[in-house]
Amino acid sequence: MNHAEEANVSAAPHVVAEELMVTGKWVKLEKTTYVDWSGSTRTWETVKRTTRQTNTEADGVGIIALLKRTLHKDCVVMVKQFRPPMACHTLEFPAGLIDEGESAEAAALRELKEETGYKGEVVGITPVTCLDPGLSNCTTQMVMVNINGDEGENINPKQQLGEKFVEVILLPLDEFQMKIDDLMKKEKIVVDAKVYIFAMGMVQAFFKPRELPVLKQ
Ligand SMILES: Nc1nc(=O)[nH]c2c1ncn2[C@H]1C[C@H](O)[C@@H](COP(=O)(O)OP(=O)(O)O)O1
Repeated sequence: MNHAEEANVSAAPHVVAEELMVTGKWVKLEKTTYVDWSGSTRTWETVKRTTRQTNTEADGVGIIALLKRTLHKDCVVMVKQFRPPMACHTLEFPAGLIDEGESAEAAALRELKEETGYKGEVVGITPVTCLDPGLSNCTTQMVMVNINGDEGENINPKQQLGEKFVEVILLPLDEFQMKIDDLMKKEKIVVDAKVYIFAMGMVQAFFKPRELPVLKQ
């Protein structure tokens, strides 16, 4: 390692202490003490979930589920639910926390079944991704799932919700952004950022596949 590399290592920002400020059943607030890029020691207010499992890196999973049926357009399976922190309904991909000892893939299929009633098959998964890193250490893995909508148990899917109330909304993949915009015009609903970015990506893929997504001068 040369001098420049050594200097870089010692200046690499890092956390030196985490002090619990207050805790609830589901989340806690910590004071994070860290050394910044200039070598100064500073603090940050950090929110963490209390439910993170010991052997999993991600707190939860989000599920991008594509419902495939004969004679229908492919649809993305979405959920609308009242979210107390937002004080309104949101439009999200189905999602949930990973249980102890559960893989992200198994959690995705379980949560999809619980929230929507559909039985799916995992076709892809993201690495562990952060959700709101300026506020919290919360992480998720997005799991891509195909659903054979012609299969018996997927023709009349039955949710297994317990105390939750979740409305399932099917949106055609090739009109995804437009249908979301229509929903937002009709009612007060906030769309999850991951969903809207995915919608914008679909527009790019369907209608402008050869155009680079950059502003042209
Ligand atoms: N921050 C939370 N506050 C609560 O009062 N309750 C919470 C919080 N986070 C999760 N939960 C509860 C709600 C459910 O009963 C369980 C499991 O939620 P899950 O379905 O896994 O995930 P969501 O999609 O976030 O509902 O945890």
